[in-house]
Amino acid sequence: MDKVIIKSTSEKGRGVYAVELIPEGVTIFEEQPLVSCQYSWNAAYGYLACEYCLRPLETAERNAQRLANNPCVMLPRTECCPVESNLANHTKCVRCGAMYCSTDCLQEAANRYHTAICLGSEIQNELHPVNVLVDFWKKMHYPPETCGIMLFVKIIGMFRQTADPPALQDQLQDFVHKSVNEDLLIFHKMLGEKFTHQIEQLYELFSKAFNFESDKRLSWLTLDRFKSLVALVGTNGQGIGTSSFGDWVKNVTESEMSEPERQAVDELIDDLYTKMDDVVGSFLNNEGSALYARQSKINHSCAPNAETVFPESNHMLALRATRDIQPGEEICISYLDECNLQRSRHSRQKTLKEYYLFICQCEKCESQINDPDETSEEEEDDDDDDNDMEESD
Ligand SMILES: C[S@@+](CC[C@H](N)C(=O)[O-])C[C@H]1O[C@@H](n2cnc3c(N)ncnc32)[C@H](O)[C@@H]1O
Repeated sequence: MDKVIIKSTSEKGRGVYAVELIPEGVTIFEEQPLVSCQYSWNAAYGYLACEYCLRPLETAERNAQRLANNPCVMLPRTECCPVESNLANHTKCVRCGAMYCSTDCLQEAANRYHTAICLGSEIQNELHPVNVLVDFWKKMHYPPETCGIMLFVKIIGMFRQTADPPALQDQLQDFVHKSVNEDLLIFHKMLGEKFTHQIEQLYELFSKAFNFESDKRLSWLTLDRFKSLVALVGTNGQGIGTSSFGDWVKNVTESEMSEPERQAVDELIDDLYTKMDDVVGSFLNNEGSALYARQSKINHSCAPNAETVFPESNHMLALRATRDIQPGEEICISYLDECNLQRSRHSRQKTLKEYYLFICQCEKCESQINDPDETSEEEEDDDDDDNDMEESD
């Protein structure tokens, strides 16, 4: 039986509520996405992930060599790397070479969207309209990316392949929508202000690449509907990060070993993370984004009682209780990172308004309603850094 139900309130719209006591640490639900993809820059920089589920395809050792820019790196305890034991199952699309972690993923992608969008040998042709489109996107959206263009390409593939287009439309309509004005603000956040007007050009490129006018299954996708789709993904897209080195570190840390071996492994890990920091900074993971029907109904709280995790190191999401949750209580995650979450009410509200376009009405914010409008010191420091950077530009 489900541990949760969805209910609506006038303050926050739909939300997810517990129907039974959910103890701390328990998985509330697991969910596969409607669609997921790796970011285009991430793939271009050589991060190897399953085209369907984003599971890493590089062994932890190879991953560490690449990220530390040192082909001599050797990792002990290779059995702690889940990719090693799965290498024999890796497979490719015979037409375009897209890589998958298993025939199940290859088959699932082919059944859902890949057959309709596979470029075959044209994948290498820079002038192919789909490659032009991806390139245009990459120029609009340098890393760190917040949205994957391939999500839209895959959604188009789904419309071309589905036996029931209205049902797919309904699935998309079920994600929370914004007004036209808010759409514009979302484009600013997603693309940067100077690129907002290029949304029309992006539409033209999509229309050309996939023949919107002549394809009956896509003719509904007018410019306005395309803009709504982009805004929908901007509002509901969930970031995903997977890493074979990260998985190896987790498994090796949990393994039993002698004190001297533990010390050597810990030193190696510290050393590698330091080198990776020099070479790739914070870009350690195979990164991408996905749309989750159920998870996208979860509201934000500045005192959350649940968190989103990816326990299988692929796009399968799990919602986990971070404390005991009572029957009837709303289940909330934090849309803010740990650092922003610790700031004053004023600072938290400002960030949520700016990046998520809503005024937070969580219990913590309501209880601090009489707090003075003080900006957190950390935020002032960040603002000062931003100003310094702008001045030196
Ligand atoms: C991902 S959706 C969550 C589900 C949404 N309430 C719905 O009806 O589908 C995010 C939106 O929910 C609303 N929301 C989420 N957390 C909120 C909060 N703490 N206070 C007010 N509104 C909130 C905002 O409108 C926000 O843009």
